[in-house]
Amino acid sequence: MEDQVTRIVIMGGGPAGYEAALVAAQHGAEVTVVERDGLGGACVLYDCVPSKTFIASAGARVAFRDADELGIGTDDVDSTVHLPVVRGRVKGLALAQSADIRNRVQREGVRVVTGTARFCDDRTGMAAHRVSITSGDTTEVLAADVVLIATGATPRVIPGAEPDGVRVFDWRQIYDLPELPEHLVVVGSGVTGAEFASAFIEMGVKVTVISSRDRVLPHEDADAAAVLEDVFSERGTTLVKHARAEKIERDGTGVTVHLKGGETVRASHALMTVGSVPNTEDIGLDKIGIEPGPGGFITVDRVSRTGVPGVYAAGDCTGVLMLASVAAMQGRIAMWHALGEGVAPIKLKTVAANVFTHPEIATVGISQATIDSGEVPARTVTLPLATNARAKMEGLRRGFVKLFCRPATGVVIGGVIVAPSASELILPIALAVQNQLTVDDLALTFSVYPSLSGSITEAGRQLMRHDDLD
Ligand SMILES: Cc1cc2nc3c(=O)[nH]c(=O)nc-3n(C[C@H](O)[C@H](O)[C@H](O)COP(=O)(O)OP(=O)(O)OC[C@H]3O[C@@H](n4cnc5c(N)ncnc54)[C@H](O)[C@@H]3O)c2cc1C
Ligand SMILES: NC(=O)c1ccc[n+]([C@@H]2O[C@H](COP(=O)([O-])OP(=O)(O)OC[C@H]3O[C@@H](n4cnc5c(N)ncnc54)[C@H](O)[C@@H]3O)[C@@H](O)[C@H]2O)c1
Repeated sequence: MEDQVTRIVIMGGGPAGYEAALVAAQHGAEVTVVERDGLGGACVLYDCVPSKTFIASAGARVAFRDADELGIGTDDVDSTVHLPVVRGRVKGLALAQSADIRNRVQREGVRVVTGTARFCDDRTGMAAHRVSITSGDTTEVLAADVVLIATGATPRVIPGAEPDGVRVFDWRQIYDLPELPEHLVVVGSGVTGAEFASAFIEMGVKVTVISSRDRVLPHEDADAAAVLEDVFSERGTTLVKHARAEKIERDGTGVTVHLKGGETVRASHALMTVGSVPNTEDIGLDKIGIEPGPGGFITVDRVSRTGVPGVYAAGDCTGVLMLASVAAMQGRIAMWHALGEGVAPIKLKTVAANVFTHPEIATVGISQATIDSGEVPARTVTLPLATNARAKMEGLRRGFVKLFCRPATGVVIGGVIVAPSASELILPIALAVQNQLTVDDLALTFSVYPSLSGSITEAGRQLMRHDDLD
């Protein structure tokens, strides 16, 4: 019998969609990616890539500010931020990366179609599915043996506080500011809010952060969040805690944020970072019999299957862990599974993540909160960077390395790093967690002297010392 080529349609060309497309094409499937905007998705065009490019400019200003302490005179001149140049870099890099991704997937033989994809099955329960692609006045319908939903998410809008791109912005519009705001109020203190607050603070802007909880970064390591709060307060940032924005009024000179309870915060501009909603409303889920779960997210299992045969979902539309790396892995796993390749279910406990604030906060594995709650027994050590020779040379006073291991075996189960380059430093701990290496393995590995990574091997040695006491 002749082998049938599997027809795969991927709705959305972000990290979940395009990484899946690469895997599927490499395994001989006939792949179409439908993307209404640009390849790379919101990740490349509006979210991850632009924000990190913007943060790189803020980082350059930090280096300039800190140079004096190391004996390099900047003549007390306040470095000026040329926002239109920053904006040009942000937009240019995003478009270039999107073009690179398009070329790459097309080179692998993937068909890329510009348009909006929707299911249009005649009835539920069909073995193959139908996807309509609308672009302007034209509509094309594709038959598919497998469909991957990878439609991502969109900034959440609070009614009464809608972004207008003039005084009130979401994070996708903020780069269009013609000049730095006089006073920016950041509404929401999750990862997006903390990253933008940090970047604007480091660019010299007065910032007020509205946090619905008792601290910034409520889902991150509490000690790491405390370091960031210290930096924020040292730079004159006000953190309004336990506060929810209900409405924003704007006038010729600024904005007034009305908080639940009646208080107000006045600023020149507002940035809304209150989370995202999945793009699952208008994609014809009813045609295939999928009912979205709470918040509109599509429920999937650990190999990215939805409840409907032949339909997979990956990335932000599933709400599993809203990270580009996780989206990409969910997408690849979906294709391996659909094409009958051997595949291991996704392991979220080994995901390394980073908050790109100044300093950065990187985490992997089991969290301190899980250990403190008694859910996972562990031995832990925290080494302040202030004890690291290289950190002293570089003038770094804040930050730490934390390492967690199993009590009896010393197997590394997690860690947190707070340092300017934490995103780069976390890899040895991630490698240890993924491969069940022990604190001895870390301790016996040579690190360069002097280096910040020396604190990781030192943390291993400190945990090794007590190994036989358990
Ligand atoms: C400000 C910010 C910074 C971030 N920084 C990081 C970071 O540093 N590291 C990290 O790992 N993660 C980061 N993230 C998270 C990361 O951006 C997301 O997890 C990632 O974009 C998810 O990828 P995705 O493929 O699911 O969706 P997306 O990247 O959102 O792509 C989905 C695509 O599908 C398209 N689409 C939607 N509906 C349709 C349709 N019906 N037909 C056709 N196309 C459609 C959309 O236009 C979009 O282009 C950040 C998020 C934000 C908001
Ligand atoms: N560096 C990175 O990897 C990176 C960067 C940005 C975002 N992300 C990911 O994207 C996802 C979303 O993060 P996020 O920060 O955009 O959203 P979030 O949902 O995590 O945080 C939004 C915050 O806003 C608060 N909020 C909601 N309504 C409010 C109101 N009316 N007033 C005041 N506060 C309000 C919420 O309580 C919440 O704490 C996360 O999973 C995150 O990991 C990752």
